[in-house]
Amino acid sequence: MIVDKSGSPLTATENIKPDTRHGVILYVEDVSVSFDGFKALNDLNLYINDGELRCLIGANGAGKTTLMDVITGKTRPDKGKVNFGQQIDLLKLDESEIAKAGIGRKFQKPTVFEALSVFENIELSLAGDKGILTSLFHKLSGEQRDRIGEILQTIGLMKEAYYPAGRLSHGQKQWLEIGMLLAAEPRVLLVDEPVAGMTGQETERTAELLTSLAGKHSVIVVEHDMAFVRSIARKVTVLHQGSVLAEGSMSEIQANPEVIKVYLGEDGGSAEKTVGAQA
Ligand SMILES: Nc1ncnc2c1ncn2[C@@H]1O[C@H](COP(=O)(O)OP(=O)(O)OP(=O)(O)O)[C@@H](O)[C@H]1O
Repeated sequence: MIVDKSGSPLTATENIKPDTRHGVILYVEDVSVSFDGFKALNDLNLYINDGELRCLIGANGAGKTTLMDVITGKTRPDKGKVNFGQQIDLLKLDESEIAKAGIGRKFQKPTVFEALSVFENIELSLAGDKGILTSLFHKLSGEQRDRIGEILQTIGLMKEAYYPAGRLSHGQKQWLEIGMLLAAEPRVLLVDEPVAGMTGQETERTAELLTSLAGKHSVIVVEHDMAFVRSIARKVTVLHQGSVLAEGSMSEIQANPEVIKVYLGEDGGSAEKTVGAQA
C-alpha cells in the first residue's frame, strides 16, 4: 500500500507521482538479498537520477538480475530501502502495483502477440488491464490513435504498423515490446540485454531509441555488449559480488584498476576483456 506524507493510504491507481524534487527517481539503499546464505546483493547502494540513462554492467552472477528483481518487486530484500522518488516505498507494493506506479521492465526475450498486428499489440498495452476482447472490440478514441501513432514513430515501426508481429525481425520485436511498455507511460524503464542477438544495424537503432527515451523516462540498461554500452552510456555502474564496485563515465570505468583487475582476473570473458583492453 502507498501512503502519503501524512500516512493516509493511497492506491497505485490514484496517479501518484514519485517526488523527484531532489533529482533522484530511484533510491536503493543498503539492500541485501541472500539465497540459502549466499549474498546475491550485499549492502548495495544505487541512485538513479530523473531522466538519466544508466548502464549496469558486471560479470555473470554479479547481481544485476537480482537488483532488477528487487526494484520490480519480484524479489524481496532481506534488508534495505527501495524508494520510487522520495516518498513511494516500493517494498510495500507488489509487482503489479509497482508496474502501475510507473516502473516498466523489458525482459531479454520479446513476448509480443505474433498473430496480432504491430498496431494491435500497442493497442492492447494501452488498454492495460481491460483484457484482449474488450480492447479489440472497443473503438479507439482519436487521442488513443494519436498516442499509438506517436509510439510507432518513436520505435520506428510506422511502416510495419499493420504487419502481424510474427513477421517482424528479432530487433523489430524488441522495439515493439519497448513500444508496448511506453504505452503505460512509465517514468522508469528497466531493459535487460536489449541488443543480444541483434544485427549491427539493429544495435545502432536500439542505441538511438534508448538514448531518445532518456529525459522523458529514466532508463536502466543491463548489458554485456561493451561496444553498445560505450555508444549509449553517460554513466555506468559496475556491480561485483552484489555491491557497486565502481561508477562513472565509460572512460573512468575503463581506467579503473579495480574494474580491470576484477574482470580480467575473475572471468576473462570477452566483454570484460574489452573493458581491460580499452583502458
Ligand atoms: N533464486 C535464486 N536462488 C539461488 N541463487 C540465486 C537465485 N537467483 C540468483 N541467484 C544467485 O545469485 C547470484 C547473482 O545472480 P544474478 O542473476 O543477479 O546475477 P547477474 O549479474 O544478473 O548475472 P548474469 O549476467 O549471468 O545474468 C548468482 O550467484 C546466482 O546464482
